[in-house]
Amino acid sequence: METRNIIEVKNLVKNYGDFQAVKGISFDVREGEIFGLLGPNGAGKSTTLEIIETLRDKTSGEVIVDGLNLDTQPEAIKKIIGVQLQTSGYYPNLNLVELIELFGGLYNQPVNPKELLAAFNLEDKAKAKYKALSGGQKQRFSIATTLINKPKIIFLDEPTTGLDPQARRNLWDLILDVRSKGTTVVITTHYMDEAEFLCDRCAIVDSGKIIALDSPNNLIDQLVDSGFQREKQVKLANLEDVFITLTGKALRES
Ligand SMILES: Nc1ncnc2c1ncn2[C@@H]1O[C@H](COP(=O)(O)OP(=O)(O)OP(=O)(O)O)[C@@H](O)[C@H]1O
Repeated sequence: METRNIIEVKNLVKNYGDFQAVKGISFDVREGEIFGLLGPNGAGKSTTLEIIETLRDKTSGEVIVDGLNLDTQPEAIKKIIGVQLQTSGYYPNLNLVELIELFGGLYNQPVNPKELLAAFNLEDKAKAKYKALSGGQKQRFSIATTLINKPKIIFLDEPTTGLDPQARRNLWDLILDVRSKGTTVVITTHYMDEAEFLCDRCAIVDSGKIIALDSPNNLIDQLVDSGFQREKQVKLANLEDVFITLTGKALRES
């Protein structure tokens, strides 16, 4: 059975003054998939995400989220999506449990802070303040907060940037877990190994345009079919394999 599209973007354009950051892109995200937006710095990934998240105005084009039109029903869209907050959104005097209770209140949603923290390996940090967390713990907390309003879709903008290999892999497992419970995930990343591991499909964006869109596997096969060959035979392991084998997969931060 064909899955339905939960996000439909058609001919999306965003101009910042004279500069066109998003140049008429179109793509669909299927319900229940992990969809990646990949591209170099300045490609227009965050701009595109922020428009879909209702946080930024578009110049033109159409965006439909779960059947809701961004132009006429932005408030309804806000209720069914989960967005990572900027760090400044975490009141410094509140601990993690209090922050989750606060957000639950703002969303008018019953929430069990202990359960949510446990799902993200943060149960030991229930009484800690956000600023006292390690980088990996901060990222896990910010992803946990996207789930408070029980959204159908979560948006993750570069969730593993700056994390050590153990923390990255741990976060990958948590993102797969979120998806396995039925939530659609839209993610941006600069790490191609991450996209290959996590994404069902990804769009490669360059200078405001989508230049390829398919599953990682199909994109790789298409490149190989075009005659591409790696210059050197790669080794059977890489430095990350060495690092993980020597230091183990367990998280170090707690
Ligand atoms: N508020 C703004 N005013 C003017 N130009 C902007 C604004 N926000 C973004 N831009 C420009 O639009 C382009 C796209 O930026 P955007 O942040 O969407 O790219 P990105 O793909 O998310 O990049 P990165 O990988 O660096 O996060 C860039 O050239 C950027 O300088």
